[in-house]
Amino acid sequence: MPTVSLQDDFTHVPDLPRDVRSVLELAARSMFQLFADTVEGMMLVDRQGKVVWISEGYKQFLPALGFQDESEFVGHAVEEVVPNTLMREVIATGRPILVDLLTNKAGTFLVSRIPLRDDRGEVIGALGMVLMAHPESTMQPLMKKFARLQRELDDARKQLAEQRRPKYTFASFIGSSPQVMEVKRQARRVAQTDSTVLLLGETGTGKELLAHAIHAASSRAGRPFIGVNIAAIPETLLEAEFFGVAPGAYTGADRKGRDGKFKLADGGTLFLDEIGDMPLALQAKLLRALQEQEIEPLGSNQVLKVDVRVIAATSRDLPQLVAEGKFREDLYYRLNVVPIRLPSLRERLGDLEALVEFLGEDISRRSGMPHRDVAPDAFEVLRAHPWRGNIRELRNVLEQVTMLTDDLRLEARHFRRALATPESPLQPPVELSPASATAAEGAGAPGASAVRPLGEAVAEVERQAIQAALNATGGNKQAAARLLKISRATLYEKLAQYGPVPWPPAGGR
Ligand SMILES: Nc1ncnc2c1ncn2[C@@H]1O[C@H](COP(=O)(O)OP(=O)(O)OP(=O)(O)O)[C@@H](O)[C@H]1O
Repeated sequence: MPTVSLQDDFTHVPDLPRDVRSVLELAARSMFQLFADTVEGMMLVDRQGKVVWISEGYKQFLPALGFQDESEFVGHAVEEVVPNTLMREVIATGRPILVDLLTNKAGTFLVSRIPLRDDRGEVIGALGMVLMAHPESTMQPLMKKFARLQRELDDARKQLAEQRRPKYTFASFIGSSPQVMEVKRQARRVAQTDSTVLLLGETGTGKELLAHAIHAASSRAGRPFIGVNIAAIPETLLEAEFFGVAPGAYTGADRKGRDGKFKLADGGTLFLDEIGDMPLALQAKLLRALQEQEIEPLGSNQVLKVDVRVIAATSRDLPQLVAEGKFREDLYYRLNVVPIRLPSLRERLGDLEALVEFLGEDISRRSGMPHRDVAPDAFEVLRAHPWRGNIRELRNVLEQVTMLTDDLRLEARHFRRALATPESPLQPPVELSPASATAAEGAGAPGASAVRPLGEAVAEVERQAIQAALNATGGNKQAAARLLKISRATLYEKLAQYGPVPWPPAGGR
């Protein structure tokens, strides 16, 4: 096989002309030939818009256009013989129409129109090509696919906009007690500003709902509302989640880079839930982002300007965390510009009826089950309950009671069952008098079957307490651990030890 040395060039190839002009002419001729051979038909039109030539292939369209012979077609004004053509526009503007659909009495055609110029660049005519006849049938699978993808894109865009639209307004925050009216007044006022807001209150008091409402009432309502639950994200991922990742900083899924929540919330509101769980190491970066409105994506040395209003929330005692050195004091002051404390349900029992009415309606609408009335004696039971999980717990209890009975009127007895906790047990506690304890020792003694090994009994009580805490917090383990006054790690240990405690509870307790 002959080898080509590096010294070889191709100038000696006999067939290729050596001057550029001739090469270009050759290229133009070859391309013309290629088009003439591959397209369905071609026509040339002069500067006046008169057809001067048609290719052999084009002749196939003449009968459909109403002509028997080429002579009836060539020599005539193009729009007289080809209805709806845009050839004259191409001549007038000098701009090509590279791909277009032309429809007339002969059918639909995929066409291309190119202006022809002389040596001085003047338009002297146009070349028209029929690339494909009846593309509606040939290209249908492609068009269908395109239409489907377009529809999917539109749906995804709508869904995203829906997710980012504020879900709640102040009207969704149910309650007219003086405490709630004061919270709404403060929130409405702060909505008009760009200040950082700190929402304080027990779990389930409506902090997230209020954050949505503040956003919806602010000038940022048309921009995204982005929420981050800090406690729910592993510490190692938080920085990337907040500030994003620069392209090429990592391999794998993050190779192309990723926007962080600050960037996603640009122009809108960023809701930082459980801010008290923010790791110390990240607090300095968050402070900088809040103060400078600048972020630095991971693996990048560029700072990005952002315009974000932050609403933070916590159920923890931030001053206490500051005192313990777990929360930076400067960040606390930066967040605490406008603190709003949400009252617990215990502090606003006057709203109980309105809340029960609203939540009951919502539950029946979502579940498709009939709406239930709540009897006055049931409200007495509800008022006496400690509601450590607040509105979330109230919702869960109502849902559970609704699922467990077909009665259209919910009575005190229905709620007593659902609200039984280790502290207010279903069964009155057995009094451990020395006499009964001794009696129970004998095998077969009355009550002996109720006696269980202490470890087993303690485990059962723990399990119940965990279940109650999960019920109260809507399954939120972080919040449940806090209610139980144990660490999250201990809660996970106990869950592993006792087996998973079902959430949502199947069939009630
Ligand atoms: N005032 C209210 N009116 C109607 N629904 C409410 C009200 N407050 C809370 N809810 C409902 O209670 C549930 C818990 O509310 P939300 O998540 O806003 O509480 P949270 O204080 O942010 O809780 P956590 O601290 O556990 O995150 C939600 O379903 C919410 O819609």
